[in-house]
Amino acid sequence: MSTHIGAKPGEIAERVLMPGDPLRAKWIAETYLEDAKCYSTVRGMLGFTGRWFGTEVSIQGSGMGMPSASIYAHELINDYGVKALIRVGSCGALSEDLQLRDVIAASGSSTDSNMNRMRFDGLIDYAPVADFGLLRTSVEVAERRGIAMRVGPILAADAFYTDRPDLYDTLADYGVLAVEMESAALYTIAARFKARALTLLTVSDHIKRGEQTTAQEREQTFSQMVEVALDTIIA
Ligand SMILES: O=P(O)(O)O[C@H]1O[C@H](CO)[C@@H](O)[C@H]1O
Ligand SMILES: O=c1cc[nH]c(=O)[nH]1
Repeated sequence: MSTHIGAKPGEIAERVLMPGDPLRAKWIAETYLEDAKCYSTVRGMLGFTGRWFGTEVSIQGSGMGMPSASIYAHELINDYGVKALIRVGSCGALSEDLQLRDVIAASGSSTDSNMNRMRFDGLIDYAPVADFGLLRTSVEVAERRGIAMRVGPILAADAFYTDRPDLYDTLADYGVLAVEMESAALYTIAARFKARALTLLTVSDHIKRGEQTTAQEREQTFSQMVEVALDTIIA
């Protein structure tokens, strides 16, 4: 057991998908994995291990926001030897030309979080980026599956409800595709501890147009993203 994950040594695969929502983790495990077994229910943050085309893969919920996701990424890598992590999340689109359910691969992640300012004493604006190998593989997988995945930068925000929507407009002007709440921390922690990480997202809502998917859809229907992630993590 680590502090926040109840798995025994060897129960978590070296390849992990990380949705924020633990019930999306359950849905992914039950829908896609062969012989899926739940290894942790600590704090309701469910984790499962099974096989995808014969290769062991784990699915671990990470919660909402960078403090929570950082805990799971840190413990998966340092306590369980995880080598590759793909976040499979929902996001709000900032770019006008994105539609609900579009899939995004986040090449880089800007953030308003203070976590990296603390890490670098406020002296460096560290640029959290995806592992290039995972990113390239995900693009190839999406092409093979006929999924029109967008690749580009996103924002990892501390707050879901912002008082500064004007900043979202500015970020969109600079090519930032969407906002979510974990990717910058995931990329930073993976870099620090020599693991590989990628964030794949499905557009669950459009910030400018006010369009939304339901909670049930966010939990159980983002299958294109999950299939790209599973094929990528075993490649
Ligand atoms: O759907 P998940 O993976 O939780 O991701 C997004 O959804 C949550 C907010 O609704 C945040 O965690 C955000 O990053
Ligand atoms: O973090 C998130 C996730 C989905 N939609 C948003 O607006 N923000």
